[in-house]
Amino acid sequence: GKADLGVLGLGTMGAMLALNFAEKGFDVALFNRTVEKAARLRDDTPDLAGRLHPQASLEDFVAGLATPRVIVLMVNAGTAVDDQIDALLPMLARGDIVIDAGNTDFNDTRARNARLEGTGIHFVGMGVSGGELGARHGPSIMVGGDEDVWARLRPLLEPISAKFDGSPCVAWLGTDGAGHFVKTIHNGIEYADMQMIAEIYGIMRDGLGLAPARMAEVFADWNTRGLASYLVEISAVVLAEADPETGAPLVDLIVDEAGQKGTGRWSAIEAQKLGVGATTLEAAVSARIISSQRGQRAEAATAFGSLALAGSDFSADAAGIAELESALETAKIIAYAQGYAILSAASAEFGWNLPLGEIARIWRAGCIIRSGFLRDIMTAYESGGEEANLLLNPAFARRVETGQAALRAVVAKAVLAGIPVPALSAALAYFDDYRRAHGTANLIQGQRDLFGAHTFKRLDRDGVFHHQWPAV
Ligand SMILES: O=C(O)[C@H](O)[C@@H](O)[C@H](O)[C@H](O)COP(=O)(O)O
Repeated sequence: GKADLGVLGLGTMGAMLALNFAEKGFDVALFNRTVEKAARLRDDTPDLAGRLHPQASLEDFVAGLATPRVIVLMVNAGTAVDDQIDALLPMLARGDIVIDAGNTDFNDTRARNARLEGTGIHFVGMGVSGGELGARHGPSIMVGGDEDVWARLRPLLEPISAKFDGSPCVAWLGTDGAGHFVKTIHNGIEYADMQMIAEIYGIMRDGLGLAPARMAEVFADWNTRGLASYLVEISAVVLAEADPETGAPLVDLIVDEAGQKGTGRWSAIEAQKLGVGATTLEAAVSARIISSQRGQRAEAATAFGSLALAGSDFSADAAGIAELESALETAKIIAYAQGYAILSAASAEFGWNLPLGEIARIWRAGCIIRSGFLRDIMTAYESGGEEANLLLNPAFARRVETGQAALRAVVAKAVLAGIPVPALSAALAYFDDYRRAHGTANLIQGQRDLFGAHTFKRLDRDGVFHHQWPAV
């Protein structure tokens, strides 16, 4: 018989998704540039082999699919996707669906959607989150494209997706690039969350001199309250892990240079294009960039010495650790508020009408930022919260109001001790800037008008003004 769907591209994520589909009872055609990889995947999973159908050519792959066809592309973002679309198109028919399930720039997805407009072939941009294990056992899935294909995809995607309270963490989020955009912002928030956790780790290591095992205990304990999340959970696991050879804490042997594949950077760029201040996401991207300049950092450490070891006002007693917990939780609320502000702005800009509560729901399980905290965001939107920013939502406003003192104290102590906290301080500065009714941009307007006649508005009368400033 013909396969229910095809998976093209059997790297880690593609292979795991294919096994997930097969495990849920679907017959899956497999194709990969290195053809043998498809057969190997079947041979390596005897219990699912009956549902895995490796194909030796793209023609066989397409011919082996039930029509109308559903093809999941899991190839590297960029030209590889266009190459596959070009190769497939001549073999496809009206009604067929091509899904790009990679970490793709939504601008490319919109362009591909436009390109296939009118061909009768549906192009879907699908964000898949959860890493290797998520893809294998249940990722969070963010679908964008023609709404009418959602009805056909749902019976395929719901069974493979993560489940929260029994409900599948997959949803159609909007037309064209909506799915990939939401995934990009998921990753931007992921970056900010990871960076803030790393900054707290830096305070505990350099400010308090705590050992990784002790820090693991702290994170494990925090994972039982408001900070309960996959990222806090795995931070405890990473910190507790010993190097099998030396027995030393593995984390202390890992080179402190963070990689990045682009989604974080895209999220910051899109935020700026949309006119949304996403300072914690930006800080996280820049911190990765600076971390990758290890050689220069070593030079600068020699040139400037490092203050951190000069002692700090942090304390490792219960109150001190609780202060760090509250600071991280408060900064996290601010970072997620920024992420959601980007989603709101994009929803308006691209006419997607993004279901913001639903997004929090499908992020509750399967994805990298899954956390108890998302329940509160879901509630905020599902109880009709129309606020322009989550910080204006009464429930979150109260939490930030309560926690800001701890965040302020932690940032202040870190700054005085010379311990870098770019994302935590960005969160605090954003909060103070966002809640300041009368800011300082009036001076900037004066400067701009003086050097460029850019004009300004006045508080006391309507219109725009250009002032004759004294010659400088
Ligand atoms: O949601 C996910 O499953 C992850 O975010 C996944 O997409 C991937 O691990 C990141 O893209 C890594 O990104 P960096 O290499 O940029 O950290």
